[in-house]
Amino acid sequence: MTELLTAAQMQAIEQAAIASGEVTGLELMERAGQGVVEAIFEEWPELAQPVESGRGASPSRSPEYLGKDDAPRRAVVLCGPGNNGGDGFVVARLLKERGWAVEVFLYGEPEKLPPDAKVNYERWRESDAVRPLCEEVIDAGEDADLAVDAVFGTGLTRPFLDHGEVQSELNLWQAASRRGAAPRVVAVDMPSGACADSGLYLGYAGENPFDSAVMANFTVSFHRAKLGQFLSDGAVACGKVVVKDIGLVDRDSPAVPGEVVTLAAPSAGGKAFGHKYSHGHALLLSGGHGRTGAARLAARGALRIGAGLVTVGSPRSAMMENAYQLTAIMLRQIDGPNELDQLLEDRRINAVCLGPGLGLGAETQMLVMSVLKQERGTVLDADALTQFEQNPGVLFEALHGNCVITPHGGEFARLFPDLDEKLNAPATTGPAYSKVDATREAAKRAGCVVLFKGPDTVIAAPNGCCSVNSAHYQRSAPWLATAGSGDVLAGFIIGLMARGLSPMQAAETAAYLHVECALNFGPGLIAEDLPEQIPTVLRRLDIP
Ligand SMILES: NC(=O)C1=CN([C@@H]2O[C@H](COP(=O)(O)OP(=O)(O)OC[C@H]3O[C@@H](n4cnc5c(N)ncnc54)[C@H](OP(=O)(O)O)[C@@H]3O)[C@@H](O)[C@H]2O)[C@@H](O)CC1
Ligand SMILES: Nc1ncnc2c1ncn2[C@@H]1O[C@H](COP(=O)(O)OP(=O)(O)O)[C@@H](O)[C@H]1O
Ligand SMILES: [K+]
Repeated sequence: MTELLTAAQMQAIEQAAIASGEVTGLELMERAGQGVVEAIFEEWPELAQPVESGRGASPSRSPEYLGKDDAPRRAVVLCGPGNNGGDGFVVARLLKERGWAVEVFLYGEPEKLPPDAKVNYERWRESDAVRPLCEEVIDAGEDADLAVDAVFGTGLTRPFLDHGEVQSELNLWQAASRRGAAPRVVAVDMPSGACADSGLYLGYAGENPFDSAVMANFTVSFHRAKLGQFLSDGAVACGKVVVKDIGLVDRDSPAVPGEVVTLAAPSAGGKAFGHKYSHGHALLLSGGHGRTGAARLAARGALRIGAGLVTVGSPRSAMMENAYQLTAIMLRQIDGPNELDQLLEDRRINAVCLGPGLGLGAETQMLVMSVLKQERGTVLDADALTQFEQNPGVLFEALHGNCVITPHGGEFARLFPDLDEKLNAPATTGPAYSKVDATREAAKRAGCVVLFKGPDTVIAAPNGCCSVNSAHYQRSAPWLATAGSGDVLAGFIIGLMARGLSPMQAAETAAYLHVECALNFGPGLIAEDLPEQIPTVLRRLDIP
């Protein structure tokens, strides 16, 4: 797991280090600039070589040495009015020391720079010019190898929209540079304009935020990754995130309201001992005739992930349809809440999932209420959530600590319309309300674990524990957005809860493995393929 920080958390860590006398702000800025330069050459080692006449790197030359026919590498550095800009001046100086030709542009007034950034501005000005940020950047960048975006980092408080043409040019460069046709774009801490807490571009309403926003080929962050690099548009805009150590240490701070982590591979959850009943018995309720696939997908997920026994409970109308297609999974006829209550007298059925394909109507509501009063491990998804659109309070009252609800964006909006409105209102001030904030509030209100789906799946418990399961960067798996994949996820969660994992552990482990299954299969995936990847994924992760 990797801890993700908000801007306030990062500032608290920095302030505590400076206050303790261990380090000065200026030293931290120097290390940050060094970290960026180091990361650039690690990412693109060819940039460490000078350009021979006619351009094109010469692989065997010392980077410090320029022959008479060599042209220097070129960079444009865009600095902003805060310490992010200060980092930019350090980067400009360090590149110049390596023989680069560097042009620096400043957004803001030099007299207003904060003290450490001012020192680095003055150092640069001793020998070189700083031009105000303007469209000249576009000409200057035409011939450059690198563009450094150091306009705003964690301190963005307002929209940054008044240089749309420059921003969209950087965006075009990052796309074209993948074909070697333009300067590569590296962002310092955050692509400018995107909020470091929420990943939202401030001030963009309803349009594509990337039309005129800075997008980077990669982003260099300091000490720890920031939440906004893994949420919403930020996770797309960063390109890739490299975290550089600048000698800070974590410390508890009253300003830090509970950590958020990105999920890593689970290390536990093995099925080492016991007979099938010691691995639990999961029950999944099927919809009626013609609506049974979703429950079977979930059931297959539950069985593959290791529940000892899995039963599909089906209404009479769908018994034949289910019976034709189930083998290792058992089938029981359940018509209505009374029969469900009777079946649940078997205490060995320790986990129940309902919602996928269940349909909407009074009976769904009664089934949900019937299961919830049993206080057994419960996963509610899809129709079991939508059913409560008109009266979410009734659901929240019945939910208990042994439940997980798994809304996608639409279902989240139905249950938590006010939180959805806050999340989707155009963000105009930073730090903006984030998917982490919304999911945490939702979990508190619902009184159970909420798994809010998406490429940035956020999982929160009522006590504030929170994690992000990111399907971005090296875990990007857009083909997971396929019909029925959410049903399989619900099945993974209920299977793990049947095996005794806590709701939070089950939701986190299932979400992680779900993306691993998609990565293992690759493009062309359909939901049926997901449970079949579990054996390979578990073997690879060394989970028995
Ligand atoms: N923390 C650490 O440990 C370390 C941090 N480091 C670096 O510092 C960065 C954070 O620096 P920072 O706090 O100065 O914030 P930054 O992003 O430069 O901007 C703030 C300034 O911009 C202004 N402003 C905001 N929005 C605006 C807008 N739209 N248009 C115009 N102005 C706007 C805002 O004005 P205000 O809101 O106060 O009026 C303020 O003046 C961080 O990302 C990292 O790169 C490293 O050096 C090493 C260790
Ligand atoms: N772009 C994406 N990259 C990775 N995973 C995604 C992406 N979009 C959606 N997902 C995941 O796909 C699943 C879709 O679930 P859901 O919306 O409930 O679909 P369905 O109802 O068809 O099963 C969720 O687990 C979600 O996190
Ligand atoms: K930046």
